[in-house]
Amino acid sequence: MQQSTDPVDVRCHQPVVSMENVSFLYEQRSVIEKLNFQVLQRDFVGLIGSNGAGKTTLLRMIVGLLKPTGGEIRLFGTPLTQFRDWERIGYVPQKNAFNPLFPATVREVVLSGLYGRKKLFRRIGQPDLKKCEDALHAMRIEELADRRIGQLSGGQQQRVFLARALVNNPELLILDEPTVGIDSETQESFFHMIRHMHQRHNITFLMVSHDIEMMHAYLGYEPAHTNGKLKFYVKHTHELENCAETNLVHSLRDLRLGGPEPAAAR
Ligand SMILES: Nc1ncnc2c1ncn2[C@@H]1O[C@H](COP(=O)(O)OP(=O)(O)OP(=O)(O)O)[C@@H](O)[C@H]1O
Repeated sequence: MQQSTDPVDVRCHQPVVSMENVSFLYEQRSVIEKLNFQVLQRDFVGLIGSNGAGKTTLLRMIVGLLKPTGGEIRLFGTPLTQFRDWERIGYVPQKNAFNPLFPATVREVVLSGLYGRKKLFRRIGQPDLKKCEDALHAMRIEELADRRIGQLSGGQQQRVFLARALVNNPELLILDEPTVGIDSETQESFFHMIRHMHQRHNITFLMVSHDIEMMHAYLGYEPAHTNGKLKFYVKHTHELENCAETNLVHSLRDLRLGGPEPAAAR
């Protein structure tokens, strides 16, 4: 959390998200007031707070969907207003739900995660398809690839959104209650997977969760920072990557979620 003074550590202490005096008002009603907080490279930040505390509002500001009414947010050192490298960030919003008539297939939704905001009409090449297959494989939803997203269960749709967020092999994953609607066995595998990604693959996490037990088990019982009703729990890892390769194929190939039966069939 704190900027290290130890030169050995500086390499993995670069700020990924910096919030300086960030405030947000919905129609004169203050939701977040003067928040100062930094997410550093290799942090796993768990954000806990009661309903209405402003968690989703904060994440939406960080990914540029809402503009702070005060203060400044920087992503990888760049002011949000100038930030363009959105492929460095994977975001899974809360309560995704597709209209059953939405025509896109699972593969198309996952592939759309590759295009970013600036490459909407990019041609899809073989490497893109391979990345997509790896992300589908990691989330155990290959067999759903050609199904229409709107026709899947809530838990299956959630897996699709996670695959979409992973497809770019992002440096920062922002997850807003990612396991809501997912069965408990799959939730456990999911947490196992993200812990592995945090410890071995140099991915920084910012995650909202109401799963207090899981958050405490991994991040401890003492919040590193509080602001209003928002509590930030932080775990920083110094574990060296045990692999030279950090590309998506490598990162995801071995991360296939466990479980005795294909969860996608549930
Ligand atoms: N579009 C909006 N217009 C006005 N008020 C809003 C709007 N969206 C959210 N709010 C209010 O802002 C506050 C923070 O909402 P937010 O969704 O960020 O909370 P949260 O911490 O994510 O809650 P939850 O745990 O229920 O998801 C709430 O009081 C909510 O009612």
